Amino acid sequence: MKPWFEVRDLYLPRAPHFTLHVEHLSLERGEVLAIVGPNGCGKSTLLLALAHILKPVQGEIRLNGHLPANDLAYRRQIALVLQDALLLNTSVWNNVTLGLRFRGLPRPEVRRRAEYWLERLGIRHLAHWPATKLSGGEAQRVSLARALALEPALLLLDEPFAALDAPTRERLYTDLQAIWRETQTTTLLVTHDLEEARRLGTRLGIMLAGRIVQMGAPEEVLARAAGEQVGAYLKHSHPKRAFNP
Ligand SMILES: Nc1ncnc2c1ncn2[C@@H]1O[C@H](COP(=O)(O)OP(=O)(O)OP(=O)(O)O)[C@@H](O)[C@H]1O
Repeated sequence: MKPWFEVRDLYLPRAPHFTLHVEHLSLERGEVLAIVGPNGCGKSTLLLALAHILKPVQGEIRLNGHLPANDLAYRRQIALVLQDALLLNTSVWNNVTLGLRFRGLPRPEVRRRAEYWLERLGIRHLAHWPATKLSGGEAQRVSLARALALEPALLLLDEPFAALDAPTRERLYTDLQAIWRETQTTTLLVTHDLEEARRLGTRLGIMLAGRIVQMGAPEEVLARAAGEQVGAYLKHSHPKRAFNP
């Protein structure tokens, strides 16, 4: 069986002393891979490269065993949610439906998906509200509804909870976990929060200095750091729970 999503030998120099290098990364369908690492290790660069917003100088990306026919075909299968919801200055409804309309989906299908995802994320009552007048939590729910309505082959999440207060974040964790169970949306989440990564990921990856240096079942990674640098990072980020879960 071919992996649902696979990356090989991806190189992307970004700063004089920073190069992203992913030797191999693969995700099975429905998997939630959480990648965690310190500031500046390249988490955002990784997602921007996988979203084809930044162009790697080298590397191969396959979806369901195939090289995408072209950039547009690839991008249309990917959805990206960032820490800043980046909503357009129009209604919530327009924010959620615009991408679907761009893709030329029939109007009833656009409506069905938008209604479904607004309802599913508990924001249907905000459909006609200006997106610029939302709270942080509501805005992130709109951003997620917009991404999920695209029914992406791969959902990329870059610190989507980082700007939210703890109760808002908890509610979103719970809703997203239910959505993942129902839809089996293959997801790559990057975060600097080890506890978040451990809770949400079906698999956990550790990124240091532009490379994914360890990957595995969350509890296994936390129990057995691959080398001193990973050990030091885990200890620093989660002094108690990482080693005594
Ligand atoms: N717009 C940019 N132009 C040039 N270099 C950048 C830019 N953004 C980030 N970098 C550099 O790329 C490297 C990786 O940064 P990146 O933002 O991907 O890391 P990160 O793990 O997401 O960090 P953080 O957790 O702080 O967001 C760093 O050396 C950073 O200085």
